[in-house]
Amino acid sequence: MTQLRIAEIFGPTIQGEGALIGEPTVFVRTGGCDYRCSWCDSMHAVDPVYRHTWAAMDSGAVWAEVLRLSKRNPLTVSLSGGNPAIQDFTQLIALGHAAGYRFACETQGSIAKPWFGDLDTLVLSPKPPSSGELVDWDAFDDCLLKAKGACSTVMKIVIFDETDYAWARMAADKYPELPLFLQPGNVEVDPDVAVDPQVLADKLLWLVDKTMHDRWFAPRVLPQLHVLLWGNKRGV
Ligand SMILES: C[S@@+](CC[C@H](N)C(=O)[O-])C[C@H]1O[C@@H](n2cnc3c(N)ncnc32)[C@H](O)[C@@H]1O
Ligand SMILES: Nc1nc2[nH]cc(C(=O)O)c2c(=O)[nH]1
Ligand code: SF4
Ligand SMILES: [Mg+2]
Repeated sequence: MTQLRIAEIFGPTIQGEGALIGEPTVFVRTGGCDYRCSWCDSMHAVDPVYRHTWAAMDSGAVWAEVLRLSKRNPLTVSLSGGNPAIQDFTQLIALGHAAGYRFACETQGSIAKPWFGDLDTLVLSPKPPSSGELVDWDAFDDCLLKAKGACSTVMKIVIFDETDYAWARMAADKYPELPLFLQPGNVEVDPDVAVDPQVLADKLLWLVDKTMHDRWFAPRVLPQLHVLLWGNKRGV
């Protein structure tokens, strides 16, 4: 069985972001990422200082944990991270599909994998300038190719400021065929610090006002629902 490096497996909870918002979901969060976004809300699955908390599990063990958490009731499994595209999910997806589960994957689009075509939903989240990362659009296009015709692919962009907003408009123009979701960036990602709901609401309002003012009707603008409900608490 394929070995996987897992930071956490949790749920069922609701998907808090993007195209599948509100959908009952078990999250499989992998350890390790090729990016270091300045505002990453999941550094415990990115920074190697947390490596000792990541578990080596084979696909069968991950699948057993998904079955336990869901009590064998099929639902959506979201592969997130870190960057899950570093690892091989072919076996886990096959095990889950055979039992009627669906699979989504959240990745920045920097590494393409053949198993993207086995997913039900691929969420590509290219990073805007505020992240400090530079998008490799050739790699991004390769991700699209791997998924093409096989699974539904959407784009989700996090926006912190005016520069990110202008960048998102450029990315949207580049991929007019991709359903687009925008979410405001969360400036407070420390799990020990309470989020201020008013700050989250103000950021969302700013983004809604901007898109409406510009008559930019292509994207859906959504909050991070799980952050509204639980702040930066882990495992929800
Ligand atoms: C933690 S990432 C893991 C998956 C993958 N590495 C990626 O970035 O797409 C999951 C999602 O959370 C988003 N995200 C991370 N930090 C955030 C923050 N501070 N505010 C809003 N969204 C954030 C990412 O952009 C991505 O869409
Ligand atoms: N409820 C909930 N929804 C989410 N959507 C994307 C998440 C992620 O960190 O990948 C996430 C998460 O960690 N929890
Ligand atoms: S790509 Fe995703 S997991 Fe990696 S640092 Fe950026 S937001 Fe965090
Ligand atoms: Mg998150």
